[in-house]
Amino acid sequence: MEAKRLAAEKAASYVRDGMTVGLGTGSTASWAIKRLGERVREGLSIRAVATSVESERLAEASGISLVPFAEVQRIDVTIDGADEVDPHWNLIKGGGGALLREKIVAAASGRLIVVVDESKLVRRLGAFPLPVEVVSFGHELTIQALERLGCRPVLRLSDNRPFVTDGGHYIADCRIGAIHGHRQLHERLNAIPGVVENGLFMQMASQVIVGFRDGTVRELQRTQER
Ligand SMILES: O=C[C@H](O)[C@H](O)[C@H](O)COP(=O)(O)O
Repeated sequence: MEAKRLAAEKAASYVRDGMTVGLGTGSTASWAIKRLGERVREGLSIRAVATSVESERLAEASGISLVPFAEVQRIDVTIDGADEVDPHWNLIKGGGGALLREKIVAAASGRLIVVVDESKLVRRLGAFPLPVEVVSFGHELTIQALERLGCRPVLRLSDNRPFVTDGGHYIADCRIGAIHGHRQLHERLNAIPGVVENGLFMQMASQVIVGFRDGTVRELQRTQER
């Protein structure tokens, strides 16, 4: 928890007056929201958009002004967590079910700062099941199509019912194992009717900040993709 907090607070220190900020979702991103709330109380002037209802509530409780997406031309910086980060800064996201809004916000952001603890660093993505957001209508068929791709999907449950995202969709967690060919996988997944989006974030991160158990924080250097 301390490592997550340190990484998130470092990211929050990059936010400047006048910025429009994207607020991520999850236990790590929530530390950034809390720190930004403190900075707002100290006089920082920002406006923000949130990637989930949960983060919206935390932002409101922290005193951060939220603006409707319709009023946002550009998001200067977004701070968000990840479930896995590889050496090329490809990410798996969506462990908390917020991948769709997170991807929309990340794609509209000038900078995406990813904040994680060291447990999220992997040589190759895929040990963490890849979340795939699917529409509830016909989800059984969509899940069969995911199975045919070799994805080994499992419908995410919450209290024995399908977990429902903020967008009203379901999540299939795909136990793929080591992922090779991210781009092709991404395209194949999103080409299935009923798939809304998947949790692979490629070439979206601008910066990765990692908190370590020993209390240090490091900004990663990206390994060039070949
Ligand atoms: O849907 C959730 C998000 O992608 C989170 O940012 C991700 O799951 C990491 O969450 P945490 O910081 O709680 O490990």
